[in-house]
Amino acid sequence: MTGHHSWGYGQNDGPSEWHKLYPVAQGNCQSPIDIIPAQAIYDPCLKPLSISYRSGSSLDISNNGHSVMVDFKDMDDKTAIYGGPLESSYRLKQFHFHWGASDDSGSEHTINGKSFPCELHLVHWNAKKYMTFADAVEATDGLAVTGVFLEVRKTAQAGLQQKTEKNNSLHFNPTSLLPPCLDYWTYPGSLTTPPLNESVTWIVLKEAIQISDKQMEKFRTLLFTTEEEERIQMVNNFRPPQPLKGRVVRASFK
Ligand SMILES: NS(=O)(=O)c1cccc(F)c1F
Ligand SMILES: [Zn+2]
Repeated sequence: MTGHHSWGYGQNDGPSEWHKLYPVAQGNCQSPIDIIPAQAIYDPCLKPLSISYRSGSSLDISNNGHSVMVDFKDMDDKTAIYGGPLESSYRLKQFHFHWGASDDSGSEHTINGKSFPCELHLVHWNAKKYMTFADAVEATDGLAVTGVFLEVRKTAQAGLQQKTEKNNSLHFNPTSLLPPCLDYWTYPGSLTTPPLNESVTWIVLKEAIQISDKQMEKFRTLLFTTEEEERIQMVNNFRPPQPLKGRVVRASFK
């Protein structure tokens, strides 16, 4: 596990403490937020999302100490997103998840105050305008993150589910992680983990995808800690909703 930082999700290093090291935590464009659909503004000028995750060569899945992440070789625009609120195409860099200790919390964005058990973030960067991901992270139009809510498929007999499930391992390919309907909400925001840069155009999909309870349990077997340290389950690695501070959330759908 690489890049162990001085922040986390615990009592002493969690979201309420982050502002001490990262003052932008108290900025005007922080994420996540609570999305209130009735207050979102339908914008007919928003284009449909175009997502092409052609056989983008994914690198390995890794535990970075804060989440489970799949990195992509981002040398070309094979795996990219464009359209929607975006002025250019954005290249997929990585995707990762946030989840809870139980199904009643775990997502970062909420809808009318409702949390989902898990939230997938597909992180893209504006490679048309910036040379590197690091440069893009510093720019207000540098990143575009697609948020997808994950619901746990309630099955009568979970075991039965197990047999039909191709795999309950943590290997996903990004296309299978998208719902059929790409209706979304969009708003200007930030990384939801330090350094919390306000460089993200958020695109949160309205429709959730379903994963099995076995797959959800697999997330909860991961650890925040390294082999040498005392084991701490990787759960509740989510930042709570932040103040909207006058921002407008637009909807791509009526
Ligand atoms: N949770 S998050 O999608 O906002 C995120 C986290 C770390 C690095 C990022 F570039 C990023 F976008
Ligand atoms: Zn995230």
